[in-house]
Amino acid sequence: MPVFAGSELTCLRGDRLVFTDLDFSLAPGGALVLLGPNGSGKSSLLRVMAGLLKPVRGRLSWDGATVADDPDAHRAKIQYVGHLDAVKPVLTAAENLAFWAALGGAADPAANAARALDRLGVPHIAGVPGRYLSAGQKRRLNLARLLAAPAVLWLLDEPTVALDRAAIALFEGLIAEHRAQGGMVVLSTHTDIATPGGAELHLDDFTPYADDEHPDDHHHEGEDAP
Ligand SMILES: Nc1ncnc2c1ncn2[C@@H]1O[C@H](COP(=O)(O)OP(=O)(O)OP(=O)(O)O)[C@@H](O)[C@H]1O
Repeated sequence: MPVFAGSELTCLRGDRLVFTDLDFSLAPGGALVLLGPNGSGKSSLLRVMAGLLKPVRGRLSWDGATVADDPDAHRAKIQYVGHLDAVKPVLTAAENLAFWAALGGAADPAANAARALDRLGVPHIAGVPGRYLSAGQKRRLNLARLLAAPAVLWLLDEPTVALDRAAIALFEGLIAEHRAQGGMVVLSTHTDIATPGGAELHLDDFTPYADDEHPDDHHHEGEDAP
């Protein structure tokens, strides 16, 4: 089973340097929790890992092989669940899920969809159109994608937002199961999500300067005071 790693990653959004010289490494069964205040770059790093955002510097690799050399192979290994939900409002929950399962190459997308809704504790929403689902039901549906269209690396942006306690506990169980089978998880969060033995990455350790502090604002030694 391969190791997923990033080295010297530097990310620019607009004209703002979000993080710089960031390294990480994730072995089979591993979990990495991204922490940091609003705007510190957690979502940006997840998008970089998913190949949705190109870092201005640095590289991602699987067992040393550069991701950028074979983006299709990378896409086949990941399942990215962003914090904006991707539920299509006119399709039912089951149809939404079957659509993702089919994209993931499932032999029987409808069966995968039904099984995943069961595991997420929401079989009763199968026939409900996306537009009628509650926030928590939508989130469960997005997370059900991880089961309906399996991938070795889960990239999850604030996965527990809108989930009730029972769903959070259930979701922690799914992560543990995935890791026990050699799967890997990277997730961002502002709350506690149990990932025993997982590593933490604090994004503000890689932020060049805080929001209210720009290097140009500093007076350096030897400069004349105004
Ligand atoms: N499309 C964009 N264009 C320009 N700047 C952006 C864009 N998206 C994000 N940013 C900026 O990049 C920085 C990092 O944002 P990001 O969403 O990665 O942070 P975050 O740690 O996930 O924040 P939160 O905890 O609020 O979700 C912020 O300063 C944000 O304003």
